[in-house]
Amino acid sequence: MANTWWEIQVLGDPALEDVIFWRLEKFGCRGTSSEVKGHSSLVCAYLSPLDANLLDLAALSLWLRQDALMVGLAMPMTHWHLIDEEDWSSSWKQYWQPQEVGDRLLVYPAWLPPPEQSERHTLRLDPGAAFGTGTHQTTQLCLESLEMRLGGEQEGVTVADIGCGSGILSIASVLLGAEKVYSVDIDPMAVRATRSNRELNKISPQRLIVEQGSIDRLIKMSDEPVDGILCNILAEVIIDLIPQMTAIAKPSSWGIISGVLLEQAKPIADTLEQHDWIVATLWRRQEWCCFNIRRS
Ligand SMILES: C[S@@+](CC[C@H](N)C(=O)[O-])C[C@H]1O[C@@H](n2cnc3c(N)ncnc32)[C@H](O)[C@@H]1O
Repeated sequence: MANTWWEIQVLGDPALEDVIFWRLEKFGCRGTSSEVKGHSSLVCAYLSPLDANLLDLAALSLWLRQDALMVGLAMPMTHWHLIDEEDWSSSWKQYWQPQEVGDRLLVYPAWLPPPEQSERHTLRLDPGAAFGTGTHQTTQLCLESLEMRLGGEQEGVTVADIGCGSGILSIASVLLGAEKVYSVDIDPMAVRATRSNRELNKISPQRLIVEQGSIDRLIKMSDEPVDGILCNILAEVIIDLIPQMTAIAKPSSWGIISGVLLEQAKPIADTLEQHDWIVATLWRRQEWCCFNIRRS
């Protein structure tokens, strides 16, 4: 992992520079530098991919915009990219270890020999370049919520996973008893990762159907509304998806929605309620939260 870093670039008003440095340092960045770019200042900082993933970086971008608003300056633009990605794609694997999540799941790296015996459902995973190792707070909140929803007396439960990433939530749904799961992601790498993780977990393609696209694709894939909807994406995206979720919901459907920072919870809750969802519980872990919602 030593050669691989997120390079985070923040372009903003020079008067904001100290605040940007403070925020980047608080986020855990190292090796910050700055240079003048026209009338702006470009601050660069570096961070290990082990310490932040795409959701965390999106949160950082939001906090930087909020910091600028607080001091009455123009909002900065934040970009990030991985440097030395080739090495990263394999070297991070040595740091990722099996992890128990909730009461019933064990998330297990694909390249380790599977445990001979476990009381937990072993979810084997190679996320490749897709999001979803189970280490992020939002994924964990979703998995723990799923445990509460699945595995009881119900039979024939169908689930839709919007933004499936590595397929972790879809596969967990099957392991916990869902009869059929429909999964979509706009990223072709995520679709590939979900398909190969499906195989790794010996789940049939008829039971976990995955295609590239978003909720519009999902509406076409499932002949009927589903029992449960999973969506762990960014708040800005979720707000746009909520109105379309009605098309795949039944009067008894439930949903698990995450990828939302605590300060973004209110607009999400308001939008859910406007579209006839009841917010049953709101779980939080550090700065992230997860909505458990139901139709009735
Ligand atoms: C935070 S990851 C979640 C991955 C996995 N479900 C988990 O919980 O760990 C969000 C995923 O949503 C996908 N995504 C983003 N916008 C989307 C959209 N409008 N429709 C479907 N997928 C989307 C991204 O490509 C990414 O794989």
